[in-house]
Amino acid sequence: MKIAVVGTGYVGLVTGTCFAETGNTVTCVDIDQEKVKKLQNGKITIYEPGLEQLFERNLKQGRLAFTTNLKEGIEGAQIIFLALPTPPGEDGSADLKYILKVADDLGPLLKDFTVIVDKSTVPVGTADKVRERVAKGAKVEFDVVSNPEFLREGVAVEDFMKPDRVVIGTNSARGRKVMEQLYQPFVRQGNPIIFMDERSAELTKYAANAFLATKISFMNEIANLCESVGADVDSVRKGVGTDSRIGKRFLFPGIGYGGSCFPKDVQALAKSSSDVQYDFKILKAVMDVNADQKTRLIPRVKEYFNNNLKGKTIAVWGLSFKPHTDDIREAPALYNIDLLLEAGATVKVHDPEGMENVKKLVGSKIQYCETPYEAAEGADAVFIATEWPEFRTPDFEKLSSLLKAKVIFDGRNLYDLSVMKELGYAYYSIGREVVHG
Ligand SMILES: NC(=O)c1ccc[n+]([C@@H]2O[C@H](COP(=O)([O-])OP(=O)(O)OC[C@H]3O[C@@H](n4cnc5c(N)ncnc54)[C@H](O)[C@@H]3O)[C@@H](O)[C@H]2O)c1
Ligand SMILES: O=c1ccn([C@@H]2O[C@H](COP(=O)(O)OP(=O)(O)O[C@H]3O[C@H](CO)[C@@H](O)[C@H](O)[C@H]3O)[C@@H](O)[C@H]2O)c(=O)[nH]1
Repeated sequence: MKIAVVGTGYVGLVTGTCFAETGNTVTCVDIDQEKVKKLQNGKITIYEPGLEQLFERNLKQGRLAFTTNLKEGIEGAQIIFLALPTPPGEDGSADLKYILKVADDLGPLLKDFTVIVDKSTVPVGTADKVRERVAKGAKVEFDVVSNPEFLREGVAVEDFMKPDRVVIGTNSARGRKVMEQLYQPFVRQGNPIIFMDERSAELTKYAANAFLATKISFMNEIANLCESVGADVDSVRKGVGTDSRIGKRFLFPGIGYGGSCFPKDVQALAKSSSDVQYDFKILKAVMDVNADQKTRLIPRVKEYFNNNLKGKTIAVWGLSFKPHTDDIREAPALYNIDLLLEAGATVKVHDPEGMENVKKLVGSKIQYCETPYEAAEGADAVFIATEWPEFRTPDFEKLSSLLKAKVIFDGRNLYDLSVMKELGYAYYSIGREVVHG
């Protein structure tokens, strides 16, 4: 099939590349000229394990192309995916201006029956709005289908190629048939395409993200309670996670959830609910808990240094909002760095992939280091914000020799308490006993 993907950010690039990989001809459109030029020249614009190889192969074989020209990009396409941003507006609702602008532009450009697919995360009713906008300029028939995306950054290719499920919201038999054909190669036996109406599909995406965020905030509260009552959150997590009704995943406490999705989507669902006079109480608590949790370790840091961080150097390990991505959107690390700087500390950082993006945002207020050890050299403490695998088993002997004192604040519970005790570290983590060193 011939496919166009409008918006070549995270989701657009993964969607376009994976559809090309299954034999379709894909043109990705973006208004960012620099991004498109890079992609045309074979340079991938995001760090995502496994994507580069697929991108290069499909580009070389002519199944994948990039353009800034919408008219050219959608020429002959049977399906047009909208993978455009839906950032939070001032009131917390999802801002639809990017989607609706493209919907306006698309109408007059359609030449034949086309299926327009909302891939972005959009509030209930957006498919109707897109349909209205496209219809204003269209002279041919078209369908608007909701097809929310559930991929996780860091494992996006795997998630896209082998999805747990594909959700497709449409009331049109014609739209359904086209989508069914397109997704056939991705749906493993038992992992179905779930068809439903558009509104239910739109809400399914928010419900999934909000539920996962709730799971995390719930576990973070359990962790905080563990600290007060002398329980160990790792044991509690294992104890509850083995109940198959609860499940083991997304129960890891830490310094909160971040990223480009959970924070904005939970907020947008709360706003959509209040717009229809529904008071979604749980969501408010989920957001409150996360706001506090992100900087949960800062009072411990201050307390440890007798409320005086002036002259102290903190090595922050991890900047991206989670491992295996260079994405720093809503990364808990950034909130903590701000507070450390505000308190007068010098901050040295290392992240395997996220440093370039942080440099653009934060500049020279912090020192960027090539390795975690370089960050630790001469530092008064290590602060772990992201659980990159390389931080899990450091050379503790080397680390101890580089640090001024053996102190770790761990926002991701990477180390065994017994190991920390044996090594003589002062070790503060989440929901576990404090090791005094
Ligand atoms: N990032 C994720 O992991 C993820 C996963 C599932 C769903 N989503 C949802 O998918 C949507 C896109 O997210 P993303 O992370 O890919 O966003 P992104 O910001 O990485 O990319 C969006 C792209 O759209 C481009 N764009 C803006 N206006 C345009 C226009 N008029 N024409 C063409 N291109 C235009 C931007 O230049 C940018 O490259 C959002 O609704 C998001 O909530 C994201
Ligand atoms: O047990 C856990 C699991 C995750 N997190 C944090 O939660 C955030 C989000 O993690 P994850 O869900 O793995 O990353 P995303 O790439 O943001 O993916 C989420 O958001 C996407 C965009 O909507 C959806 O498509 C995915 O299904 C959904 O998992 C990160 O800050 C993690 O550190 C925890 O704190 N504890």
